[in-house]
Amino acid sequence: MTLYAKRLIIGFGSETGNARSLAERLYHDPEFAPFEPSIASLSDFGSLLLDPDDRLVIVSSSFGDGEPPANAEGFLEAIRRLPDPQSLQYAIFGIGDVAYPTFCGFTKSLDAALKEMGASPFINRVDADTDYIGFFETWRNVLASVLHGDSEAGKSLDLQVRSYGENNAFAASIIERQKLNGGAPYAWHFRFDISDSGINYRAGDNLYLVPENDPDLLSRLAEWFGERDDVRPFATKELRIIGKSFLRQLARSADSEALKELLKIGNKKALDDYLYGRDLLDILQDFVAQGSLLAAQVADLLPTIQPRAYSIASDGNPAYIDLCVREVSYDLGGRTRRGVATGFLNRTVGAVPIFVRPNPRFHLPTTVDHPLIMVGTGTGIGPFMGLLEQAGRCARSAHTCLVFGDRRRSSDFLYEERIRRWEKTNVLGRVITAFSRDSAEPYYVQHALMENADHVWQMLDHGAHVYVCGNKTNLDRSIDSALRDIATSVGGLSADKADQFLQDMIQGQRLHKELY
Ligand SMILES: Cc1cc2nc3c(=O)[nH]c(=O)nc-3n(C[C@H](O)[C@H](O)[C@H](O)COP(=O)(O)O)c2cc1C
Repeated sequence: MTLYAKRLIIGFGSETGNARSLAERLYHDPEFAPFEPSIASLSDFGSLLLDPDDRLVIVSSSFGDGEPPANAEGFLEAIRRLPDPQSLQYAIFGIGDVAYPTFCGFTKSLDAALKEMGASPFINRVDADTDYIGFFETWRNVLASVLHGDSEAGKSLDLQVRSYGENNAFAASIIERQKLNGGAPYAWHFRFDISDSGINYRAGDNLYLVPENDPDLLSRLAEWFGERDDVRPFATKELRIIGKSFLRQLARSADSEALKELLKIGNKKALDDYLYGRDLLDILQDFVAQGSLLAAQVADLLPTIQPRAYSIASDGNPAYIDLCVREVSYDLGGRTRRGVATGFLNRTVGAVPIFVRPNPRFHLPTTVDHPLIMVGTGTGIGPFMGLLEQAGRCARSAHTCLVFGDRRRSSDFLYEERIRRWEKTNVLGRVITAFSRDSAEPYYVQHALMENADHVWQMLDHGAHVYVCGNKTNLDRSIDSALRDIATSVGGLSADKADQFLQDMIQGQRLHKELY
């Protein structure tokens, strides 16, 4: 066997230890033992002596504005001092966080600087996100192949999470749009095409959608300002989520005593009630004299339209992302209003600007032997479609239970077919439903949990993780108190012990809530 490298030199740049522990995994990996690995932080490379047959592997995070971690400072200068940088062969595994504008900024600029000096990468650079283990394992295998003689193995590797964000969203086409229930307000299943985007996500993560404003609202605003055809000033502005600081400035500019009064601290509830369901046009009509302000003046006070967050309903598929979305539509003040994002989703035929953010609080536990209890109401079932897909792939040994609530079984059992299939294949051990309008008395998920208290307690007692997704007002307290009641009534705990049991679940990160 021809060994491609003489020695493996591992350098790490790490602030909080993630990159360091990956570097140490390589260092201790028996497969690399023949290459006499050495390991050091990148700032200890002051007097680097490399043989042309050595291979330099860099594992590093990035900080701040594309800055190196503290223990990687000075590394580039050390490379510049090398007598023959052209003979340097290197591989970079970068870790970062797409939430930062300079995602993997340090490792990207390091790669560019090394290339500029004439050094060559023997494996394409990796830009990994916070969820880097999958990339690391693939990359480690490629590294092993290259070091054992397959010099081409690293040249086709493409492990680069692209960092999309609010100002740089990915234009995703809608490839599926399917009504999931039989009556308004409708719930929809959307599938977005993300192939070739490089977006890397997993079940439990969130998708952000950057919507466009409703053209009808824009033209009404233009009309109100007497600028019949000019919808531009408000096109990219936030017209629905109206903040106090905007209202204060508007009250001042328009000299509106009524708005100033409503903004007083003592009127907080009245203000919240007023704003509920209203938009910029309502506020102008109610508090501003027509002709007293220019459209551009008001638009300047408004922030840019806010991205809307959704729980992803699929499991890391590189080709698509699914969402389960409830349409928002209501009449108020003689106008039919649609949700900013749901209205946009339902009328758009083109691409939808999206980006993804990791949501580790709602990921499945890393071990497969915890029972899982998933409680979802309405479109709160969405993330469980992704998590159950993942659970189905993991050969889990523990029991999984889904508790789903909505209005009527006949029209509102979202994703019933898939859920039944998972039940048949034992991905789901038990499905419990609560259809609130099918019985004389309202019956909700917390009642269903109580009715199945023995089963639920058995799972809790075996270390179950509980996931809750749906409406905050309906679910937050009621699920906590159902769990507490089960702990007392079936688990035999005193009230204090039951409180402690719940606190332990929260502190042990076994109670995961995604409420909106
Ligand atoms: C204060 C702070 C600033 C960060 N800045 C960036 C950044 O600019 N770009 C990036 O990609 N990641 C950034 N990150 C994410 C880190 O690179 C990421 O958490 C990485 O896993 C840390 O690895 P380490 O433990 O090896 O340092 C930042 C994290 C923190 C806490």
